Amino acid sequence: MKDINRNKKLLDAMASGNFFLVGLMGAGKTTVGRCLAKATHKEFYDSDHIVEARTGVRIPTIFDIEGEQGFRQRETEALRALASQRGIVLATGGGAVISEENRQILSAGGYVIYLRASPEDLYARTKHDKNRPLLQTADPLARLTELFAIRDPLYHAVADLVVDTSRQSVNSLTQQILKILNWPDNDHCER
Ligand SMILES: Nc1ncnc2c1ncn2[C@@H]1O[C@H](COP(=O)(O)OP(=O)(O)O)[C@@H](O)[C@H]1O
Ligand SMILES: O=C(O)C1=C[C@@H](OP(=O)(O)O)[C@@H](O)[C@H](O)C1
Ligand SMILES: [Mg+2]
Repeated sequence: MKDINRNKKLLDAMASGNFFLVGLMGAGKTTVGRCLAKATHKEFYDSDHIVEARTGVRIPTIFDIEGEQGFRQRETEALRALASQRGIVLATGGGAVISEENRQILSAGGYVIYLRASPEDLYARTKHDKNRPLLQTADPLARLTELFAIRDPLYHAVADLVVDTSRQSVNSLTQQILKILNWPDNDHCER
């Protein structure tokens, strides 16, 4: 039953529906998502960018003023609005799977791809970035390891497809995803 639903979701996503990318900070949701959207001729959205555009400030400022809880509320509103669209590739924020409500929104609205990476790879990709409030700690690798333990099962629970992103460039990862999906034309993403 699960496989039949998954195939139905994939066919719908490939026609005029949606692909959603989930995974931890640094998994490549934003960069791979942009590439995948180009290659599939779909519109690219990032829920973090929508939250920032609607709020008028960057994510660290939202965390400072409203706390993580305030950000999560805004994130859920953005996800609900985005998932009701058609023909999009959506990069979610790493914490989008924490709430059951969000997982249902994602699961019902599109084909969900989990970009999986080790905490070490995630750390290497995010260590110079200051825009991820959850990683502004004395030991970001330990934080990523903790978050991986909590969230990996949640990403798996919502995912229709899991892709290992270690030792792969963004372009080859996008090509690999297109191949797994049997995407008919092999459009490249010029990055
Ligand atoms: N597969 C990959 N290999 C190497 N670097 C990557 C890969 N995926 C993403 N990156 C790099 O890691 C950083 C974080 O990527 P990003 O797309 O912002 O992740 P996310 O949106 O999942 O947090 C960016 O500098 C990006 O270019
Ligand atoms: O993992 C998280 O809880 C978060 C991930 C971030 O997005 P990226 O996964 O794109 O970095 C952003 O939504 C926010 O800083 C919280
Ligand atoms: Mg991102």
